Amino acid sequence: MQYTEIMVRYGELSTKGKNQRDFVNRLGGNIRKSLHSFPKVEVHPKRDRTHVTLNGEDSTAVIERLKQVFGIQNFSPSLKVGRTLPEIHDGVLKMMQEQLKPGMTFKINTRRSDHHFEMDTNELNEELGGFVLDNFPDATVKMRNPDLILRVEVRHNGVFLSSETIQGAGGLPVGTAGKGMMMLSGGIDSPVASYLGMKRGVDMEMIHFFSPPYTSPQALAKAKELTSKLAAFGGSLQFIQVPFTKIQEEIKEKVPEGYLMTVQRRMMLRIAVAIAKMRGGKAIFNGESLGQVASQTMESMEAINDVTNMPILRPVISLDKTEIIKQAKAIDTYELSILPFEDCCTIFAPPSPKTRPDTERSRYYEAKIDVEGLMKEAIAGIEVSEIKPGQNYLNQNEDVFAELL
Ligand SMILES: Nc1ncnc2c1ncn2[C@@H]1O[C@H](COP(=O)(O)OP(=O)(O)OP(=O)(O)O)[C@@H](O)[C@H]1O
Repeated sequence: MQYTEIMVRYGELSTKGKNQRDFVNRLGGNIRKSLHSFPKVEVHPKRDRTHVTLNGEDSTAVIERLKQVFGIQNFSPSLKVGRTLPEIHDGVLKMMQEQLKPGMTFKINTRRSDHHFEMDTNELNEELGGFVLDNFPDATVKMRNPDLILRVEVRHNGVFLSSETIQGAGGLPVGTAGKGMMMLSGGIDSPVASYLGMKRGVDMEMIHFFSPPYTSPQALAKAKELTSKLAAFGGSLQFIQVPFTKIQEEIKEKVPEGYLMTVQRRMMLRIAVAIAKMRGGKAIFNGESLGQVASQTMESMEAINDVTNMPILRPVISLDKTEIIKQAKAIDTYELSILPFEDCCTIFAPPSPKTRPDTERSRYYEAKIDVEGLMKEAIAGIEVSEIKPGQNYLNQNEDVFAELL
């Protein structure tokens, strides 16, 4: 069915008191961004709801996009008809033909914001209920818990009919919690952590460390494509790629094997914090889950955290791997994450890293490399790009390889 308007309702927004206006405006902006490929759509944010006018754009496609926008509690696609009874009848018939299945119970629920309308709510309820019964003889009216509620809203500019309430993504509009930097690998966990952070309103920027020639162009393309999947939840995302080869080579040469990983992670974190400070980020996010691998013990976190007092937030810290995988499938990052392109950490991972590294020793070994010089060089080499939903990076690379063959 081709609807004309979508009525968007908020969840936690209503509890935010004086910040409410900012939240509503931010959500309106995010809805506009996520619907940018539907040029005729108009978004009208109001205090209690946002109205999305479709102007002929495909309602099914718009509904799919809206399901991904954080800050929306639920929404109802509606059909706008004229204010005469024949026009209302025509719309009610269309809606019911689609929604009312044989033997279903229903009720009409009318609201008037225009009190000059010729009939009051009771009269309209009765009139339209009778009209439905005349046209669908095996339907029955039920006041409590009917199978279908047809909402009829009489406004100055028309009458709006709706019968479905579609669940939104919940959470808070992206951007309302400020900016955070996500340490994005090519694995399963960090994309899920990004999603969860964004769900709480964080305007996330992706930081990815790569180490050519030890890591392939596909590994970088995979991280970008994961970012593109995540961009569906925020409109677009900044992707910051950091060259890490030289740092890893230096560490490999100067640091004993048991501390390779800890020192690498300290350097990654130092650089992420420096980038956050340059770009107004307030916290670092990562995909660590307690006890999952050697680097994810509390001792290891302590030894790595030692380089900064900026908050390090770990949205998946207490999730089991199976829970993370379930979430990764739901946000469509799982299939990409399991592609076998090596991450820079895997390649330089020692066979037996220390599971309980000591902070003093980490500092001692780290002092063997030129921390400041190496950081400066890596930061000078960063590249930043804006990634939008639906952009394809892996396929492009395949084309390049196909041409080379
Ligand atoms: N190349 C990288 N660039 C940016 N961040 C990284 C990189 N490699 C690892 N990280 C960060 O460190 C965290 C822990 O990485 P590790 O490889 O130990 O764990 P993991 O459980 O495999 O996580 P993931 O599934 O996210 O890769 C990652 O979740 C990510 O936040």
